[in-house]
Amino acid sequence: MKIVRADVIVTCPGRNFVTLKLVTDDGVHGIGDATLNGRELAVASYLRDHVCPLLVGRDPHRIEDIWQYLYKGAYWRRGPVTMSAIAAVDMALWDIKAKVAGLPLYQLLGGASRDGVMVYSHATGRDIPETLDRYAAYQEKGFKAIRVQCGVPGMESVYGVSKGGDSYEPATKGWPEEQGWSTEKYLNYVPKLFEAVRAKYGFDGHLLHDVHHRLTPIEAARLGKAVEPYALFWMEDPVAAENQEAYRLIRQHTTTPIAVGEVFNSIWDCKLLIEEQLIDYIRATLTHAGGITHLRRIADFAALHHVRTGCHGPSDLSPACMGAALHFDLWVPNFGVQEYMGYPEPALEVFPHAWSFTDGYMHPGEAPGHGVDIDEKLAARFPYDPAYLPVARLEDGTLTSW
Ligand SMILES: O=C(O)C(=O)C[C@H](O)[C@H](O)CO
Repeated sequence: MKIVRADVIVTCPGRNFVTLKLVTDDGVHGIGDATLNGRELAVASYLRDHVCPLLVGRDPHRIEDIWQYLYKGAYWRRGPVTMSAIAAVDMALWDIKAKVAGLPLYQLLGGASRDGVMVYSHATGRDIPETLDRYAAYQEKGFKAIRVQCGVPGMESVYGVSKGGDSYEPATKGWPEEQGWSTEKYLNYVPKLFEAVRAKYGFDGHLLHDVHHRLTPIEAARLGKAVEPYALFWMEDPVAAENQEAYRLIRQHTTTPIAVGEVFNSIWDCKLLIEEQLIDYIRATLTHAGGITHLRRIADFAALHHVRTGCHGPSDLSPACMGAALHFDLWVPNFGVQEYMGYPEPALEVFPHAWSFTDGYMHPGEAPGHGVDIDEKLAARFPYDPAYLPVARLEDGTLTSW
């Protein structure tokens, strides 16, 4: 069997997605997600100009060899652009292998370890009462795990909170939007949100929160300690984690579980965090961390250290990533939770999918492969539309992490 075509499809059915489609001489095809929010065309070019020509003629069954060839063969290792491109190839190859076997992908990984994949979604509001209403709405939909974010008095915009009350969409057309940030206002206010959720809805549901890389280690330690009475499932990305050692300080002060890693792209980004058990959940996901082949390696390593998976699953990763991630989640022994933000309707039409949602749990479906395809004709009706993530500045104008 040989790969005869490798095409890159860029489409914007509500948001930009980059998809790699590989076709074999037997007429079997597989797709992989290569979307890197705000830098989509860099990955599209990496694939089109440097990877696709190397794939034609290769045996699609040699997934590991192709992975090593693209990783070691590039000489320039790691980084989100390279690793997203490799991930797309890897996802498409696993899709092909499973289709050829006539099996849903999770069967090739080792079979189901559970009946369904617990997913969490986002309850966000401009203030605490609005967030509480949204929380109730997600509970009614069946969600067992809900992330909460809300506006902070005195701050015009806060990460995770939409301006119009619709679902949150951080990327904006044109130049990146500039937002303000005050750690003091946030830290003084946000514990009240968790207190209100627990007071109104009790402790049955899993409660999550994303700090989105905004604090220093000592500030994160203070937050983790302050919210211990509300038993969070996790406090996500409290500190930007380039410096993994920084998490030692947070860990010394709080038992609030920590999730990190949505911006990670290789096992080397989380090696120390996992080895020293400085985190509880690893957030790396298929598209940005080298696909199934590499994420499986990260998850196995994490399992040795009592760290569970909590894959990033925002709407800026395509349904192809979501479909493949659900297969991964159904199999991975040390599964924690999967993020599922949902998609705009046109995106769900461009990417026909086999997954289902029932009472807080998703299932990838039994279709051979990862169960997600692309309708290329429909995709062509939604051309690329540049959009960028915001940047954040402190009250005195200093640029800080968004
Ligand atoms: O899903 C999350 O936890 C996020 O933090 C979403 C990110 O801001 C988003 O994926 C950036 O593109």
